[in-house]
Amino acid sequence: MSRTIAVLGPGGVGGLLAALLSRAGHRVICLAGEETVRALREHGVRVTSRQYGAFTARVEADTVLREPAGLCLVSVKHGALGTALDRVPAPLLGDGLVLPFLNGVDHMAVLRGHFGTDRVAAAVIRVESARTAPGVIEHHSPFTDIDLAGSAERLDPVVALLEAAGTRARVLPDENAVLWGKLAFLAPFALLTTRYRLPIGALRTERRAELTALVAEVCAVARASGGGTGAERVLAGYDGFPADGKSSMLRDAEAGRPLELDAIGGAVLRAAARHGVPVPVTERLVAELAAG
Ligand SMILES: NC(=O)C1=CN([C@@H]2O[C@H](COP(=O)(O)OP(=O)(O)OC[C@H]3O[C@@H](n4cnc5c(N)ncnc54)[C@H](OP(=O)(O)O)[C@@H]3O)[C@@H](O)[C@H]2O)C=CC1
Ligand SMILES: CC(C)(CO)C(=O)C(=O)O
Repeated sequence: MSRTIAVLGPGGVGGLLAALLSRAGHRVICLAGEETVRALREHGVRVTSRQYGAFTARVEADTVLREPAGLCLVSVKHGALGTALDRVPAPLLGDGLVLPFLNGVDHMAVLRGHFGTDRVAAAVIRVESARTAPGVIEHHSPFTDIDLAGSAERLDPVVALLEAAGTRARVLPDENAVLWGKLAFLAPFALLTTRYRLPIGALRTERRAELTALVAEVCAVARASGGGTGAERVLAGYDGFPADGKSSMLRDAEAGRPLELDAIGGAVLRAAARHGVPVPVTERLVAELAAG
């Protein structure tokens, strides 16, 4: 069934999902600043992908949501979340479901403050995708995997819609398991690839001992937070990742954009302090990255 889907922040993640959903027959309204709105209206979303090939998808675009949408995907960076939410008046969304794809955990409270607790379901995406210009997306990973947290009854139709658009998607019952499962994988990957300006292939061989120590710390924090996977599984995930894979944090650093350091490293440090988990490697890396 065709749905109206709003995408707040049509960048690496949001632009790819907008294009896939539009290609699958849904009405997609991208919400962004004026320059990106102009580009999207002019040429749609242009995707080059290792998984889906090259294609262009027409989407609608606006600076603010002006009509109800059944689904609202949120895919801005943490630093932009507060102002970006002005583009989605909560009453207009009505019964619509909000799915945030931001890395980290702290955005959930911000979104629930804006939309109400029940409207927002935790979601994570495993993908490597970058916006190289407004409406131009380079999707590097040969996979696009999504986990949603909540009841199967409510989320199975969303899984069906995402799978019909070409992603892999599943529902898990526990929100902490979903959010911390992703953060346990992401945080060491992001902090170390960015600190040493290396793709994952070089990092996992040249910096193995530091990677292993950091994964052990972050997995301990994730476990204490009620989610997360074992360290061996995380390391195996890095070993299976395409060698030229980069984190979105490394891409931000390379482009001179602000890093999501507080949302990723800061979230691990705060949870570690709450649960009394020692995290000396994480502390050092966050301090080194903050120092620039
Ligand atoms: N990139 C990746 O591979 C992955 C990223 N993530 C997470 O997903 C989230 C998004 O990352 P990513 O897609 O890389 O980010 P990008 O920087 O590629 O995209 C962010 C988008 O948000 C838009 N934007 C910025 N400010 C506003 C605003 N005020 N209102 C509306 N739109 C706005 C940008 O517009 P404009 O186009 O005009 O710049 C851009 O389209 C992050 O939390 C990241 O950690 C998770 C998994 C993988
Ligand atoms: C590590 C990766 C590429 C995995 O999805 C990611 O989520 C990110 O860098 O934001």
